Amino acid sequence: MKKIVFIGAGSMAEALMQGWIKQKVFTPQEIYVTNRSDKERLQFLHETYGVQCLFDQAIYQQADLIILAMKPKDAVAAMRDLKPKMTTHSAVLSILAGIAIETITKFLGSRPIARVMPNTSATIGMSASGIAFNNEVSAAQRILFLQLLEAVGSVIEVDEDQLHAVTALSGSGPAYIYYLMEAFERVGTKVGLSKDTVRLLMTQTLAGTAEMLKQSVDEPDVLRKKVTSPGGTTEAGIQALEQYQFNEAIEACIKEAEARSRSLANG
Ligand SMILES: NC(=O)C1=CN([C@@H]2O[C@H](COP(=O)(O)OP(=O)(O)OC[C@H]3O[C@@H](n4cnc5c(N)ncnc54)[C@H](O)[C@@H]3O)[C@@H](O)[C@H]2O)C=CC1
Ligand SMILES: O=C(O)[C@@H]1CCC=N1
Repeated sequence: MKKIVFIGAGSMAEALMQGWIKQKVFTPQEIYVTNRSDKERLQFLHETYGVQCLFDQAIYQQADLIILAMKPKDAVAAMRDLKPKMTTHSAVLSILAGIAIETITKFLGSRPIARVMPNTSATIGMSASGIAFNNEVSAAQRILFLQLLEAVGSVIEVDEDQLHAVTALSGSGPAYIYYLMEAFERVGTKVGLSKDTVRLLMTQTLAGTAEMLKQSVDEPDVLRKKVTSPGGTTEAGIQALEQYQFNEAIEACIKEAEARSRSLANG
């Protein structure tokens, strides 16, 4: 794949292009980016990453891969605008939350389409992505798509319908963890530590815990019990979480996000 065009120049497009350039999957010269109207944003991406932002319409005809990276609510207008500019050979990679392959096919015609749900940690090669393909994707193209996502983290193939759940968990997931960190920092300072100290302690705790889960054969509840001394501090903390309905809050969080992903499909 030698010419790729991002339609949409927001935070997720930036995360992917940054990751791909860093991992040398594409050179900045091979990446073209456009948006609706924010020329300053395009100028920023050009100056920061060297990607192509002012380009001839003929590029659409030559594109090997077109990436749909606008907000779901803008997708129909963007696809209507895009269709007359495209040739049949371009494959499409969509990162749109909620929008079905069937809808993309309706607007862009039958062609190889991969629907991906990455997350912003693609910036540092640590995305956790879910992917689903349509039947037009050949075996060789499937491998190429998987390699693209592997270059910016890990990727797992799922049924298209499961992408709603992937979106609710790992697509939105970084925001939940940042929100958690905001709370740790706020409360950490109330119990006598500086914000910087809390950041250091808790980023390492998150990284260590994730690594333990990856390396250990034990289930999370077993690992949790190893931390929890009878009558100790962890027990007191977890009791407070239960009192404030931690499990109910997480269940509501994921279910609401999953339902929103489904509703985005309807505009
Ligand atoms: N931000 C995230 O963490 C993730 C976002 N996504 C998905 O990625 C997509 C983009 O999200 P963000 O980057 O956060 O959005 P954003 O709001 O930061 O960027 C959207 C971009 O699309 C452009 N755009 C809108 N209409 C357009 C049109 N008709 N033609 C060309 N460009 C147009 C805007 O100018 C802007 O550059 C969404 O569909 C979202 O569901 C997926 C995974 C994670
Ligand atoms: O909030 C959203 O809708 C997008 C999809 C996953 C992360 N951000």
